[in-house]
Amino acid sequence: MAIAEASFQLLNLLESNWSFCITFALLASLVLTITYYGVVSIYNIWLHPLSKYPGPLLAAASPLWMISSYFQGRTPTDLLRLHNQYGPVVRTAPNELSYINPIQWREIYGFKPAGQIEFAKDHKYHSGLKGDPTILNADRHYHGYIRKLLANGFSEKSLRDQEPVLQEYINTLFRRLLGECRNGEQPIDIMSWYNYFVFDFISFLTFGESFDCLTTGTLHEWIDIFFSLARSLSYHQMSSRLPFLLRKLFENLFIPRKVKRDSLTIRALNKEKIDHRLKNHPPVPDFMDKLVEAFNSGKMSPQQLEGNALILIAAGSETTATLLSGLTFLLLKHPRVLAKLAEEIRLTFSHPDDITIGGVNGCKYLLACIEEALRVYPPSSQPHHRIIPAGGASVNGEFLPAGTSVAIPIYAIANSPLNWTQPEAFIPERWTGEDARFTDDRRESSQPFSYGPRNCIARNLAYAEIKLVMARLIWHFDIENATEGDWLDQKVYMVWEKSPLWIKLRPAKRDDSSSVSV
Ligand code: HEM
Repeated sequence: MAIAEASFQLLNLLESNWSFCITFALLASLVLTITYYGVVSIYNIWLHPLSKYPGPLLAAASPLWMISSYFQGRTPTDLLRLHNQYGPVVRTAPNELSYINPIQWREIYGFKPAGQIEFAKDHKYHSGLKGDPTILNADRHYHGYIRKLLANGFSEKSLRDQEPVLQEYINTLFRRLLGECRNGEQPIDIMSWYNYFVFDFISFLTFGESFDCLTTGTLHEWIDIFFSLARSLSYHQMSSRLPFLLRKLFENLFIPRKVKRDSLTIRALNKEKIDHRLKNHPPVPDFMDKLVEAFNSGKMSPQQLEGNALILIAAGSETTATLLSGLTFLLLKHPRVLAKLAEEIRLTFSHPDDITIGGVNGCKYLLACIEEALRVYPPSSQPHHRIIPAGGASVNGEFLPAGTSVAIPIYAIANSPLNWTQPEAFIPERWTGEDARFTDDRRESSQPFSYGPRNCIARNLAYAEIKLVMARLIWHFDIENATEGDWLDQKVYMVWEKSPLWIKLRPAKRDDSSSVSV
């Protein structure tokens, strides 16, 4: 009786007071939401199948720890800090585990024996990629198909055929640098020049024409837009961890309206370039040969052709330019290493024409410097998550339920004291076996090109580009730092957000006059 009377009074009150009514509804939804998330958090922290794994309480309760880390652009160093604090396995979100024991490369990313299924990619990493799937975000079946088509353009034989084109672009780069350097009087932003070179070269092997960055000394609009889109891709990595309504709210708040326009512009530019490639057969085997064949025989849609071309340029250019810039800075910060590398390069090659892929493959110290730069500054530094398949699977000797997201953070595993002696020091000798202090280093933990069936298809090409450009830089020039502060102190939004890298280039003095003939 008392309940009926109270309900009646409440109804009367609601009818007569709308603002009270709305406030009441809002408060009720707030209380319900807080209660719901409170209960979910309690479940996640104490009752969830992953509750036994160590990690911050916020990460166990909700995806907010990861979102905040992505948002601040500090994921690589944050994950290293977590592993330093909690050990080799850390819970980074209610349903996510992070590992830094090198054996997990095989377990999480490796090929599987017959009867077991490869762990699929967790779509959160590439959730910003819209449209038809490409090699990066395709399912296992379609990925296998595209990867086979692309393999031809990245084979050893193709690389040999592509070398003259690569050398032509490198010659242009150094001709321009020799012209711009003013004998070391004028600092130049070497990062931009590396970008001009890689984007020109990779676009030639994709579209059959370059972006003309080296000749104009500016970035093409395509590349400018690509850099602005990288940040929005990173915001999608965050929003994909939120429930639907919050996701939409987050995307509206943080992803600028112009991203949509930029995406349309880049697709239009891409289409133009693909049309050019369809009409022109390149002089050497390029990345697109087999994709174009599949397109011409109706096995690939125009969107798939364009999407994969876009990925090739994006994945193939920024990464290489980042490593070249990082290595240059690290050499400038470590004069002992720079001097030793200069000695190797200048004793090995007496003329720039001798600096070929075959020639640089003999430079052991150059390779060690590159490996060390890839370790301390991996261009793709974020964790690439994989999903435990139906039926569950074992990782690190422990059964994990289906749907668990597992990953190795590329930066953290390569910089953890659990795997390396003096991990923060840049010491290429740890790769050559010359220094006994580093014999216990677990070198297999550094996998900057990822691992297994979805690792980088262009690893050999990337090494060839980096070795040739670094050897030429050191052969032609004495280099000097002109950048203030720690250039490597950068944030990551999908890619490292780099500022200009100012350096001075003074043509190296040598007895003969071969230094300028490029
Ligand atoms: C220093 C240079 C490079 C680094 C560190 C690097 C790193 C990586 C990594 C970590 C992945 C795995 C991405 C994922 O799992 O989502 C990847 C994939 C890929 N990379 Fe690279 N990359 C480099 C250069 C290149 C170049 C020069 C190209 C070619 C033009 C290229 C083309 C690709 C492609 C097509 C994939 C997708 C492969 C697949 O899913 O099967 N990369 N790269």
